[in-house]
Amino acid sequence: MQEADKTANHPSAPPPVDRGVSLFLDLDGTLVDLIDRPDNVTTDTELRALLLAARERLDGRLAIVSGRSLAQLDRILGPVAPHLALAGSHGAEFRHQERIDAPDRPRALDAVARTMGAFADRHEGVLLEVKSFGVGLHYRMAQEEGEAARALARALGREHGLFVQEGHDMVELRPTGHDKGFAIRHLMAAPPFADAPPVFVGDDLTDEAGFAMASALGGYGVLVGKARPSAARFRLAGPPMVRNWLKELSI
Ligand SMILES: O=P(O)(O)OC[C@H]1O[C@H](O[C@H]2O[C@H](CO)[C@@H](O)[C@H](O)[C@H]2O)[C@H](O)[C@@H](O)[C@@H]1O
Repeated sequence: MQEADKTANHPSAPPPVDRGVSLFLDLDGTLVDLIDRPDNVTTDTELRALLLAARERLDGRLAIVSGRSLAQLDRILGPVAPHLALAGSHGAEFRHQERIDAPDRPRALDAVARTMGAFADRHEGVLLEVKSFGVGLHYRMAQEEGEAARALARALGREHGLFVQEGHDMVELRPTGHDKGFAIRHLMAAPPFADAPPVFVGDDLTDEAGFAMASALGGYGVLVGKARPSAARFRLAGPPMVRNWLKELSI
């Protein structure tokens, strides 16, 4: 498979999923549409069935690689979650074959949550999100507060030695030392993923490390959403197209 071109406009849809690949899927903005309130995101029974069918066709080589925490993935994916390999919190925590890998939670995140929480209280429409390995401010409903939220995150990141992770209408602080590229490499090191080229599908800035890693390991990335400079090789316009692409696999 060819190396990804960072400057490409990604006009083309990916080929049908080859049954010999390892498939890594992002969640928000990829499998489900982005909405105003992160806590309201859920998955429907059709999507859950599709994920299980795809996992079956790929002999178990399907994982969710998300910025969400494992606890959030359990809530959003419901009964399907225990059957899937999960990489949560941008590659900080993993659950695979009933084994959980996670570092200690940095205590600095508690101080960050207090300061970001006070910011959210003062700015209508801004939401605080506290995760196992991250604390974020969402300004989807208060675009005018985005710059101040990002500036606060940068200052807190410097103060506490945390990584500033920007995303769609949000900014989050999380520990350093991992990303979605790390998550894919980690999963690819063991069965059933090892030796099957990785395909990673994602939409956000945090997904770029995953696209680059998929390419470096002999596979490719699929960008979801509008075209932009990206390490992904192909593009799908939105979650409904991702769903159709997955359906082809389960036929
Ligand atoms: O890696 P992902 O699974 O795509 O998670 C990335 C972030 O997704 C969530 O935020 C995004 O989705 C929200 C719900 O649709 C939306 O309101 C927000 O604007 C998006 O940025 C989630 O809340 C974050 O924790 C994830 O890091």
